[in-house]
Amino acid sequence: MKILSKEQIYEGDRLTAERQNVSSTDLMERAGTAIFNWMHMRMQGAQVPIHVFCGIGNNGGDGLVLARHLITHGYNVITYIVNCGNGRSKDFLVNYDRIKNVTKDWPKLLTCKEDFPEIHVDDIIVDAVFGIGLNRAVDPWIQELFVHFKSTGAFTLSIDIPSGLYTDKPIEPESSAVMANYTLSFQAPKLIFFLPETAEHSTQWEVLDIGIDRDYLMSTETEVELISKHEVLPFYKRRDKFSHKGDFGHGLIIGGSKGKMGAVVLATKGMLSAGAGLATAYIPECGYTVLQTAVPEAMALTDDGDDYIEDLEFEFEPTAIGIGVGLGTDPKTITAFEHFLKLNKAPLVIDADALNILSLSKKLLKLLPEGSILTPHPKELERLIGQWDNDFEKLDKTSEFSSKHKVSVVIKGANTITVHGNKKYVNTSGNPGMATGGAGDVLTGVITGLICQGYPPIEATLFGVYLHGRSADLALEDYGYQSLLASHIADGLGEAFIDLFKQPEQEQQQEPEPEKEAQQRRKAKRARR
Ligand SMILES: NC(=O)C1=CN([C@@H]2O[C@H](COP(=O)(O)OP(=O)(O)OC[C@H]3O[C@@H](n4cnc5c(N)ncnc54)[C@H](O)[C@@H]3O)[C@@H](O)[C@H]2O)[C@@H](O)CC1
Ligand SMILES: Nc1ncnc2c1ncn2[C@@H]1O[C@H](COP(=O)(O)OP(=O)(O)O)[C@@H](O)[C@H]1O
Ligand SMILES: [K+]
Repeated sequence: MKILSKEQIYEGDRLTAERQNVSSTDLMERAGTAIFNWMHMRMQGAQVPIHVFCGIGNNGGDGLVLARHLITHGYNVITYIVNCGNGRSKDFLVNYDRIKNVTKDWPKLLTCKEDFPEIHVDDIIVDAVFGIGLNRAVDPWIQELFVHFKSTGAFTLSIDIPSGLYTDKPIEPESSAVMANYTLSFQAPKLIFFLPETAEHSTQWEVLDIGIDRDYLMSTETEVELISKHEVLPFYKRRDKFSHKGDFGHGLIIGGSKGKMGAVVLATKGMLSAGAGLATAYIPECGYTVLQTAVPEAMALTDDGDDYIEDLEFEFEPTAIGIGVGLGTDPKTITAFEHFLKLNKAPLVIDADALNILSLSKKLLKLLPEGSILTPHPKELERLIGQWDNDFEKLDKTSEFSSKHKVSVVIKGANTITVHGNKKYVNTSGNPGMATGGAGDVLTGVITGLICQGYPPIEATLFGVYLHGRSADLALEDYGYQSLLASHIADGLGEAFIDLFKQPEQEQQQEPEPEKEAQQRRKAKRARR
């Protein structure tokens, strides 16, 4: 699913009005009505007080449309205008007039803290103060209003985005934005729903279709895309009845040092579970028995070094190589790694200590084959690209790094983001159960295993990140967040593949709720027994 920039959203609104021969007021009517329908379906006329806070732009206009429909359907509505300036938008004014036709209780004007209404914890707050048009710091008294929302404990529904957040830059230090319980976003989710610094403002969200021109949505290239089953399914390569292991590549995992051999075991399992035809692990001597015992399906090649890799020489041509897991950063290993990079021709997935070595010796970046995949967690990323002040700067710097070195960078974490030049792909699968040692090692193996089978590296990466997270989501059913282990993710990869072909995803995207989903699956499982 495409994540449009603010400018693209405005252009979509404009083109839709033009191509469908409707006015911007009609579009606002659609937007407000979509929100109303969403609420009406859930509330069924319940007389809970609904406080609708409207700004003076089009987001506020949406709020006024909603309030009008709520009033005409008999809901208990109190409407407020947060008087934040003089620039009332044309469609706001149209709807300001329209609401006066349906109620004698005109919207209350709020101009300062003393005007804040009392709100009971069981009431509902609708936040239609600012949408994507926020373009300067919010006045302190309005920030206090946002704090007031939160302090009431009432359910807060934000329209389009939680007010006070920008779509493309961080908010001013120390300033407040609305903490929404739920956000109803028009046409496409916003990038800020997925970034660590802003995601908590909109943990639950849903996209509402307001009929933006299909052709425009289809043909517009966006910098950011959301990756879920729908996007990765077309990547899937079917297996031919007469295929043999030679068709699916021979992958190599290079890594391990004394005390860190498990990382290679996990990556090798991940690689095999992703479908590599053959797997070899290149490890220091001390890992031989470990590897052969833990992964009997894999072959083992040992280095001359006993406790860590010192030479890094082998005599076959792997289809793809995953390098770095448990590798260590001994000077001899670093020299061996440099030597390896000079000779290597295979596509690379680079993780953990291989990333740390690249950070220590940046000149080695020149030796990476074009299209290499780097899979840092945030700390490893910082070592590579330096510090950043906020999530947007982090993404910009990573894009720059990716373009400069012609590599793709997988920023791991909740909502892993793969940066490929200027493109950013936000993954939707995965859960906090994955915050466990070794989960990243499995991912290295999975991506390497997919490249082995002929997936172009960027597809292998998006597909691999999705499957890895999905496997962990499905494994929650049996392990919950706390007991989920990295090896469960490797073991569950098959279920993630099978799941690709299960029930189609819902049209309207929402952040997955793995725990809830796991509960439903448990219920279904019990029923089958
Ligand atoms: N065709 C349309 O115009 C549609 C617009 N939609 C709504 O329109 C929103 C965008 O509307 P707008 O562009 O009018 O902007 P917003 O309503 O998001 O808010 C910004 C308004 O407040 C002013 N403003 C910005 N920062 C401020 C600040 N810090 N303090 C005080 N005032 C500030 C701006 O000048 C503008 O008038 C979307 O988020 C969505 O909710 C929807 O109705 C869909 C259709
Ligand atoms: N809270 C979370 N939600 C979703 N995925 C997570 C979360 N925490 C970690 N992960 C995923 O788990 C993996 C952890 O990788 P990494 O930090 O390299 O761990 P390790 O080095 O122990 O293998 C990554 O794929 C990351 O995206
Ligand atoms: K809002």
